[in-house]
Parts: sequence; C-alpha cells; structure tokens
Amino acid sequence: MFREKLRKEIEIIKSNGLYRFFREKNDGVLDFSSNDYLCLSKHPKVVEAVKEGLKYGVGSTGSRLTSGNINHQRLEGKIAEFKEVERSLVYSSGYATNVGVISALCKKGDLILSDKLNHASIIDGCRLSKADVLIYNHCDVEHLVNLIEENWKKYNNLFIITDGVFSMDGDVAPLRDLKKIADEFNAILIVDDAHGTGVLGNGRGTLKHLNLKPSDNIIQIGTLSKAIGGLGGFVCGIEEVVEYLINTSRSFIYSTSLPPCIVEGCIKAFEIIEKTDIVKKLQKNIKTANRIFKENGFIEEDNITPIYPFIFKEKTVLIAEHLIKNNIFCVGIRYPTVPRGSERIRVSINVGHKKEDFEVLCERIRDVYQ
Ligand SMILES: Cc1ncc(COP(=O)(O)O)c(C=O)c1O
Repeated sequence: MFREKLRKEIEIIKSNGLYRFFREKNDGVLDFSSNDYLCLSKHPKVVEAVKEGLKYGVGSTGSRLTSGNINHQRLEGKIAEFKEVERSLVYSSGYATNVGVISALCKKGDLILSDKLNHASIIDGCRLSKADVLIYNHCDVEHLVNLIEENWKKYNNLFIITDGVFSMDGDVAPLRDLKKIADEFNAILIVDDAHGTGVLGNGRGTLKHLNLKPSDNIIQIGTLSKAIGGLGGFVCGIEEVVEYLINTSRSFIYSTSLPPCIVEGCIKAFEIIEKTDIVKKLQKNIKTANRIFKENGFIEEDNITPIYPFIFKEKTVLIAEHLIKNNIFCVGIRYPTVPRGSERIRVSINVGHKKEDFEVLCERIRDVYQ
C-alpha cells in the first residue's frame, strides 16, 4: 500500500519533469560540475595529509563532546586564523552547520530576514528555528530595509542571513550594505560563504574581498567541501557565539564529528591556500573563461566567481544530455532548485581547466544551441 502510494508520487514527479536520478562521473570526462574550485581534493599534499591522518583511525568514533575530539581543535584554530576571527567551530557538513547554527541562535520572538535565493540548508535552518522568517527579494537592499522598518519593533533580535556568493548564480551579496543595515538596526548578519571561501579575497572569502572587517555582529559560515576539497562545515566569529553553539547546537552536539584524516587534509588545504598562488591562478582562469564565454554570447558581464549560470530554460535538459554524450560533465539545474523560467546549465570552472576546455564546452553547446 505504502509502496503503491510512493510509486504514484514518483510518477507525478516524473510527469512534471522533475525526476532526479544519479549519474556516474567517469574518469576522463571534462568536468564542469564540481565545486572543487582549487582542485584541492586531489592535490598530492592534501592526499598525503589524509593518509597521514589515518593514524588516528578511519572514523572519529563519537561526537566532539564524547570520544570524537581528536585533531579538530587544530583545524578550528587554523580556520580562525585564516578568517581573522576569534574562534571557529567545525561541523560534519555545511548543511549541518547552517541548520545547527540558525536553529540554535534564532529563537521565538526573533525575526530572520533571508535572501530569496539563499541555499536550501539556510531555508531548513530557518524552518527549524522558532523565529519568524521574512524573505527579501534577491540582493534587494531597499526591500530588506522596508521589511525591517515595518517589523523590527515587534521582535527581540533581528538576523539578516545571506549567501556570500550565491550557489546557483555566482553573484556576490551586497555585504557592505547589509553590514550597514545590521549596524543601524542592531541586527546580526549571518553570511554563508560556502562558495566565497578559497575563491574571493585571496581565498579569505567575500568579506575580505569587500574590505569588510570581522566584527561582533557578523557570523560567517563556510564549507570544507568546496574550494577546500574535503568535507565538513564551519562557523566562525566571536568567542561567545562558538561557546554558545557548543552548548546548544543540536547538529553539532548529537552527531559524530568529522573523520580525523579529513581534518588533516583540510588543515593542509588551508596551508596551500595561504602559501601558494593557487587562488590567483583560479582568478586568472576566471578571466580567461569570461572572455571565451562572452565571445560565445553565453554571458554578458564578467564574473569574479567560478560559477556561471547559462540560462537555457526549456532547452537545458537537451543541452545537458548532449554535453554528457560528448564526455562533458555539466549538469542541468531545474526547478525547484532554481525558479521556473531560469533553468540553467551550471558551469563551474576550476584552477585545473585550460583555455581549450572552455572552447570545447562552448563548441559542444553550439552543436545544439544557436
Ligand atoms: C551556499 C551553500 N551553503 C551550504 C551548502 C552545504 O554544504 P555541504 O555540501 O558541505 O553540506 C552548500 C552546498 O551545496 C551551498 O551551496
């Protein structure tokens, strides 16, 4: 009976064109889908550090508050230094970080103002919190101010939450304006810099890129699974935020901590970002891609991040299939991940791509899209 019910629902998903399924990524494909912007997941020094870390065993064996506090504080020290903040706390994923931080800090009687295009993990964190939530139009500072002016008197605390770099569009949040608004209305600004860390501000993130100094009312979140090339998430900011989260954040307290070998790999990845010109190389690649993608008419403006939305709407699936048949891995993104009418190929470039790779991508798209 239950099986039948689910089958029917799956049929509805299929008939709406929204069916999701796995694709295997073969070795040797030209990969424009991964978030491994600095190719650190396969960097020999990172791989070596992970192997070294196996001396601690494969798993961490418990939550950080039980048996699972191994080398994690060393990574947290590194992140705090890297982000120039007082303290950081590592979670088992970026998803768990957003859900755990937002649900712990934002309470009944508080108001969250969340950008319309924020990542699903922020949305789920907001849902799990007991705070009221208002959505402001994407990067629309005026709309945000209007919502605050209409509502702030009714609430104890205000939280403005935004991606630093938006995961599906690659654009950058107006953090300087958001910080000013946060200061004016005594709000806390939470920035999920999953796609800015390792990419902007010489790798330090979107705040650094915009010359914004960390301050008491800014909380930064990030992942270790994208430019850092590993797994996990982190939150960083003032000492008291971290101490409070250790004591209240359920996805931190009630979940096994990261494998210690991954922790070693992530520490090495941060060192590589600090000591080499890998981020500059990525930025150089972004400039090359900008030129080629513009010549082909796929973008109009220069990007500063490695995420390029090529909006092909209803042609998206056809183009994605054609690319895969031609050994180019570049997935189509559909509703509900992005709004209807903005279905796209999400092209993400990395430090390992060559000029010719960008050209081949454009040629293969042109086979089916004029
Ligand atoms: C903006 C943003 N935040 C959080 C996450 C979740 O991070 P993780 O994959 O480490 O769970 C993602 C990943 O898709 C993301 O794009």
